Amino acid sequence: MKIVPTDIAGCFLIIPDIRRDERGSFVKVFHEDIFREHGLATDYAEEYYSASHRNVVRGLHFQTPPHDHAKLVYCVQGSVMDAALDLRRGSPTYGHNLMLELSAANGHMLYLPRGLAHGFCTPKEPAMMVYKVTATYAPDHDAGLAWDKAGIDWPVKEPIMSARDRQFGALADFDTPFVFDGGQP
Ligand SMILES: Cc1cn([C@H]2C[C@H](O)[C@@H](COP(=O)(O)OP(=O)(O)O[C@H]3O[C@@H](C)C(=O)[C@@H](O)[C@H]3O)O2)c(=O)[nH]c1=O
Repeated sequence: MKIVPTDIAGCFLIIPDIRRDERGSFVKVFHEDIFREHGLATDYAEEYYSASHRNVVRGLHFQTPPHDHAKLVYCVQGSVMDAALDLRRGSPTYGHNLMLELSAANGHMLYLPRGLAHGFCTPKEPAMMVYKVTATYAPDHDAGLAWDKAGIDWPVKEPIMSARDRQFGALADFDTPFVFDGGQP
């Protein structure tokens, strides 16, 4: 697998080797030694997946300290446009976002360190997304920001969303609890 830095410190695009044969394909999504070599977290506490219809937005989500976590995300069916937003006070890219396509076809994965918000949309087709996170779900620390008030150029306009995601506030009004630590996992 290739671990490619993004414009946001500590956030990496991971491009796995896709081994194809007459039966289909084989993809390795986690390798402890390679992750450790690149300074990525290896201590995942939970793993889950979601299935989304076309024209859905989920996010922007994060857990606040002390339950903040690093997150590895990838798409195993369909495709998404995936977004990460830097919320770390003192980060050279605070408030910046990136968006990239994660799909079952390209196998690309995104690694988000603690202090980034995450979301995605499904402009083209339904999708299944898989997550590994380094801290367990803490409902009282499960937080978010408004998908459309964070400067992200989404390729959907009137998406299907949860009621919870619709009531989150704007990035401009957010008093962040995250502090930039140089991009450690
Ligand atoms: C995230 C989460 C949710 N839940 C529950 C709460 C709720 O009843 C149901 C669906 O939760 P949500 O609406 O938050 O699901 P969803 O909007 O898909 O949440 C996910 O969004 C993307 C963008 C992420 O980055 C993920 O980490 C996660 O926050 O599942 C858990 O039990 N454990 C969990 O870890």
